[in-house]
Amino acid sequence: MDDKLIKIAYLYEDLMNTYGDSGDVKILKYLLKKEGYDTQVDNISLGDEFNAFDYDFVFFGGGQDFEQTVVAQDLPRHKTTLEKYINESNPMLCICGGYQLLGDYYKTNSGVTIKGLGILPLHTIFKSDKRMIGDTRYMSEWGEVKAFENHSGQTYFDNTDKLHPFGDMIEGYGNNPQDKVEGLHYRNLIGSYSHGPLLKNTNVANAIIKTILERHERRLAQNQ
Ligand SMILES: NC(=O)CC[C@H](N)C(=O)O
Repeated sequence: MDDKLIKIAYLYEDLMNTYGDSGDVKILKYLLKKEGYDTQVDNISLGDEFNAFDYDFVFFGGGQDFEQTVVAQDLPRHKTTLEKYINESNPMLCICGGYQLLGDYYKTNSGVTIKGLGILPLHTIFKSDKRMIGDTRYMSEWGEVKAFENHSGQTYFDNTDKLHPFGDMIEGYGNNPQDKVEGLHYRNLIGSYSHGPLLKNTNVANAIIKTILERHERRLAQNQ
């Protein structure tokens, strides 16, 4: 195994990439290069085999309702590997539509319920009161984050002992109009509604890089 090669799995890169979310992966590549690491990004698309434990980082970007419907049909094949990977505190970032699909379900504005993986006890529903569009600003454990959001799904945690938000809103909506919080931080998984891309916030990018390099060290040790 190449000890200077970081392997990133991009789940459904061809379908889940709204508002330039692939910029998150490009920023990680750039920052990792500065640390002396090359990066291999594998697009895991419809029908592809996938073992999360072959990777140092998993990325799942945002998608519109139609793409989410298509992806949701293929995704259950990967539930076991992703659930284990996440619960063993390996690093993953999910944006918007990807974040929604890790929960139990997303009920869209057309009344269709898209079944999620059910790894995280949360659900997302369309409510006719508003589409959440605009700039966001919130305080995360790594400092202030600036981004933008554009979603109609409102996300609610079903187990607030287990799930904690990624940030406290200063501006914008985040998970939903009531809770005044943004995203989710569970072990080393970040779920977020932030586009922009999120990792232009280098405080967040650097914190994620740290978890990626720790994961890489563990993977190297296991493969020796
Ligand atoms: N940008 C996105 O990923 C949108 C997610 C979802 N389709 C929603 O509108 O809530």
